Amino acid sequence: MNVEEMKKAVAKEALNLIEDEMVIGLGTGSTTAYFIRYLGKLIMEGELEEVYGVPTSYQARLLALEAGVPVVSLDEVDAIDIAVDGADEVDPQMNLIKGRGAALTMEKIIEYRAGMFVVLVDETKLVEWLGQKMPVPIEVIPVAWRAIAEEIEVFNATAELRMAEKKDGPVVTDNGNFILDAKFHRIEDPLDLEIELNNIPGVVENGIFADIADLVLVGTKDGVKRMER
Ligand SMILES: O=C[C@H](O)[C@H](O)[C@H](O)COP(=O)(O)O
Repeated sequence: MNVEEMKKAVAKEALNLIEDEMVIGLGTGSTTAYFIRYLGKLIMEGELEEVYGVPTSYQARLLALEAGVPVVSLDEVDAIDIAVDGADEVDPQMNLIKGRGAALTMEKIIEYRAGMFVVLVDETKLVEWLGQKMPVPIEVIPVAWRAIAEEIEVFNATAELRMAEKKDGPVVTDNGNFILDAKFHRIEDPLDLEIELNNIPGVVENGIFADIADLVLVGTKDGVKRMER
């Protein structure tokens, strides 16, 4: 089973958690894209009714509209039953790094609010400790990026402004902000660092998602494995 097949397998497994009349937080990225497409197919075939998606990004919104998933915004719903999203790293305690796709702020808002947060990853995302492979994306107020990057050096980390590939200049998030990618040597206490980073003036949100995932579905060569809190 290759990585794409692992992503499809966990996306299909997540569908077993979806019921009629659910409000679903729709994550961002390539793994959740499979979930959104499969969800839309079930809705279009009448297998699921009265299901609504709350997108975490423009990417999720466009995918949902294309797939036939009815879309509502966060301020239109009283509650979110379940949120389904990918991750860039998962440690043994189910702490996450997210934000490679610059969607971390709305993702955390929606996933924090959801009754259940389900993470979909392939086995390459598993790490022994957070920060082992990926930097921590940090969404910042644009004009403050340099001041914050200097602040982050205090944490014995280096922060780089994320530059766009198909646009001149920096990546601009769905919320109109910049992203710093902060490389830490080893994150010993994810929850503590998540709180400390958000205390830096000008930081909007950071990509450490500590103690928030309820279930992680891991696509492996031997099938889908589950990590549960
Ligand atoms: O900002 C992007 C999100 O945090 C994604 O959920 C994360 O980067 C995982 O994306 P993918 O499933 O494409 O690896």
